[in-house]
Amino acid sequence: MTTMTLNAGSAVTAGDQAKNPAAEQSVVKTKAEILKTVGKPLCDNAKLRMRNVNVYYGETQAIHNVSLDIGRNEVVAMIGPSGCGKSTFLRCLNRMNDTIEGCRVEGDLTLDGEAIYGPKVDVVPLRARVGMVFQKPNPFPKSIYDNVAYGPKIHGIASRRAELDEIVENSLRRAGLWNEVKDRLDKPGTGLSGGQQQRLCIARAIAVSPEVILMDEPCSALDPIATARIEELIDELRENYTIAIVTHSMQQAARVSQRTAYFHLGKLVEVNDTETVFTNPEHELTEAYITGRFG
Ligand SMILES: Nc1ncnc2c1ncn2[C@@H]1O[C@H](COP(=O)(O)OP(=O)(O)OP(=O)(O)O)[C@@H](O)[C@H]1O
Repeated sequence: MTTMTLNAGSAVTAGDQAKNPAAEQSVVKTKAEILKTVGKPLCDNAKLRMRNVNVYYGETQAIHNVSLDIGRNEVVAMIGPSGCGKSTFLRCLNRMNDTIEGCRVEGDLTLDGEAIYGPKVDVVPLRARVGMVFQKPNPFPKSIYDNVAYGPKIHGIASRRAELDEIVENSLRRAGLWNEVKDRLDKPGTGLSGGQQQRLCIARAIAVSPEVILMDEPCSALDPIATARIEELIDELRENYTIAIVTHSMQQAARVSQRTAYFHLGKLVEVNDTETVFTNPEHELTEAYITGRFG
């Protein structure tokens, strides 16, 4: 028995807690209790459902038994100390971990009830449905226009110039970039500022009509003004998409998300309404992190 050993015991879900009320009454906390998930990991209108997810890099386990839903038109922020597994978990959702040698994902992960890791799943259309925006803006070495038109072309969404023009304009408008680039669509995407490049990458993700957008620290390379633009955009995008965002900024999590998930040593420790997490966290580890006592 211990009160603060962090790397032992296994996370359990809210359902497991309900099955074992006796454990709740114990005064002294067991290791398993310290690391169990508290709050609201599940939701009724889940777009993405993850159950008992374990991820390994070779022999090393990076994610331990995480269960979490992400609802339609919801922004879920994932926070936690460096190395706690936020990006690893995020990458499970569109199988980006498949590209990492030695990485193995276990568990039930579904998108609209369909298995993400099913044997017949083609990752190319999956990644169009579940788009991703990375930490560092990574426009293709192509024109602004072609950065956005490329996806719709290769996914067969549009081929005629007029259709592509419409998708490019709409995507750039929704990403809040159209007015800044409409007169230089033929110029290289790499010639834009960092904040503009990140909005271009968001336009590129939107252009293939995704249902979910995963964002891995999308503002970490941006100044406060560009960050504010992206945050406004996330709020607007929520009307049409499901969004999961990894961020090191607790202010950002508080501004953009409806629920916040706190990870610690590869375990999901707490997930709850964002306001609750930041004003009245249930778990002592969450409280220690958000008050700056570690991380
Ligand atoms: N490609 C990889 N090969 C081996 N181990 C990895 C790899 N990527 C991540 N890890 C390990 O998995 C664990 C979780 O890493 P991950 O990058 O998911 O954490 P994170 O919470 O996103 O960190 P950060 O906030 O620093 O980006 C860490 O121990 C990390 O060293």
